[in-house]
Amino acid sequence: MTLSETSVRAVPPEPETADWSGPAMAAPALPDPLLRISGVSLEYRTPARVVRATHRINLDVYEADRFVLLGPSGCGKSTLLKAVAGFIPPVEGDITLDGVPVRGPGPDRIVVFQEFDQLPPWKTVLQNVTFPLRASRRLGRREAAERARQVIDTVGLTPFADSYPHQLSGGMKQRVAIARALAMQPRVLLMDEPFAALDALTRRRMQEELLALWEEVRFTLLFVTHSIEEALVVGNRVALLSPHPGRVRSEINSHAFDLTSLGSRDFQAAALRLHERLFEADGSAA
Ligand SMILES: Nc1ncnc2c1ncn2[C@@H]1O[C@H](COP(=O)(O)OP(=O)(O)OP(=O)(O)O)[C@@H](O)[C@H]1O
Repeated sequence: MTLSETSVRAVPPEPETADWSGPAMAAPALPDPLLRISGVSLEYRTPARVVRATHRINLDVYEADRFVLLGPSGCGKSTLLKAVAGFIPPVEGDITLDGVPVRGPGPDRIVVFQEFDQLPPWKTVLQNVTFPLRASRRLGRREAAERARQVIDTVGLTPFADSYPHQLSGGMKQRVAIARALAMQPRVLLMDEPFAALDALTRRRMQEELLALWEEVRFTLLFVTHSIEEALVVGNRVALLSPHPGRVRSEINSHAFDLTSLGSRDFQAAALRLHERLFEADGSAA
């Protein structure tokens, strides 16, 4: 079996699956995956041609995973995320959430957009978090405000509930954006290269914020990036996709790493191996 033919199903790892998390231990019995992507191929059809974006992707995402899709530009990461969000139906295979096929967008999968500055600037933090709950008619006015306050408290922004977005730092705006999503009680948060446009320092701070928030809330995250370093820092599991059309080339467990690991020998070795895997087989650039 070549690497590109590897079908990946979480732990216990297949032979091609790398694990930089420390000494091997007996694999515990796994619960059912929260999100299952089975043999999923995705295509775009234009009048001139059919573009196959992903080819027979198999991935299992478990509750509270920080699951990263890593791969070169054009390998279909965003397309896969959109399919999980329910915007693009697979041409073959299935996507299930809690065992139920995904047939379209739903409040159980919420996309947190790249531009945290898209928070309506005329709404306070509380109003920003309350708004989607009211707009989707999920809760009455009082219940929505109550839920919003709880979530704002969870993300540590209670002292800023009445502040406006321009009065917050970038990291705090990210917290508001995530709080808006969490208030809807989704099963999975979807993030597509949320930090790609940021300078290196801000990007690091945002990663820090995201990880701190995950420590508090333990939400399930599906996160797209083409940065190896970011994948290792943000993810506890990383699926490496091959170039166009995207196939799962391999999967690694990366929960041993966080921002404090950045300069370490293990981190660098892991990054190097991922880098080699991205470039091996077809020689294309990440
Ligand atoms: N609307 C579209 N119509 C036709 N082809 C598309 C469309 N959107 C994306 N594609 C093609 O599908 C493939 C996968 O694109 P996708 O945006 O999912 O890749 P990606 O891995 O997210 O890339 P990047 O890291 O550059 O964002 C690419 O070949 C792209 O050209």
